[in-house]
Amino acid sequence: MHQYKGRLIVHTGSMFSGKTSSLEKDLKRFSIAGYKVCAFKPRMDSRCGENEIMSHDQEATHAYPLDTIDDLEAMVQEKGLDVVGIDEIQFIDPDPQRVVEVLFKILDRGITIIVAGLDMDYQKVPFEIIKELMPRADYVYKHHAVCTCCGSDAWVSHRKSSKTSRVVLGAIDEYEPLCRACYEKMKTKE
Ligand SMILES: Nc1ncnc2c1ncn2[C@@H]1O[C@H](COP(=O)(O)OP(=O)(O)O)[C@@H](O)[C@H]1O
Ligand SMILES: Cc1cn([C@H]2C[C@H](O)[C@@H](COP(=O)(O)O)O2)c(=O)[nH]c1=O
Ligand SMILES: [Zn+2]
Repeated sequence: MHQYKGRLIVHTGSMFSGKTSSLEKDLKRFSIAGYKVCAFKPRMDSRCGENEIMSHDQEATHAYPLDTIDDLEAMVQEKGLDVVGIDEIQFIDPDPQRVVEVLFKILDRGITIIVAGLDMDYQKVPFEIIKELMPRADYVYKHHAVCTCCGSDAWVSHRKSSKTSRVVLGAIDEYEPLCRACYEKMKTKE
């Protein structure tokens, strides 16, 4: 039992690609296998309840909100966890180096960490924390949504509104997954 120790698993891709669903599925499987698991999320992600993560399929999992990555270390210790899941890792802390430091401290204690997060923002700029975690991870899964224009694999999350700040929470009201060709076409039209 409990052979799976200290691994870093990254689920990444555009919005609607299945990152949260994959995180939830992994946590469920580890829980069935007898590991003590817990999910976490950034407190600022207020799209669903404060104490849950929710996929676009409305599948909810209990989760503790974090104000900063430093809160995670203490909670993991206090709860005696074997497996930690973190959704929306790109919003967990503004300092990616600090996130890496804390995550690897936890991994080095034999705790497995599964993260889900966007690879790129709406302007196709990579999120820094994903750039830091992908090469360091044991397993990286790049997921793909369906391009809402042409039906091929989506590549990026297109923002439908004219809001320009990097962080604008939302779902299908605000974003649509597009392949590279459809995204570039859309950008020339805008
Ligand atoms: N264009 C799309 N392509 C793929 N899935 C979509 C699309 N639009 C809505 N969905 C729904 O989104 C679900 C994935 O949601 P979720 O796991 O929350 O993704 P993510 O965390 O990557 O945003 C799919 O199972 C599907 O039901
Ligand atoms: C592309 C992009 C997304 N966001 C926000 C929108 C959602 O609230 C989350 C992503 O959720 P998902 O589980 O991946 O569907 O991030 C943002 O703030 N800025 C962006 O550029
Ligand atoms: Zn397309």
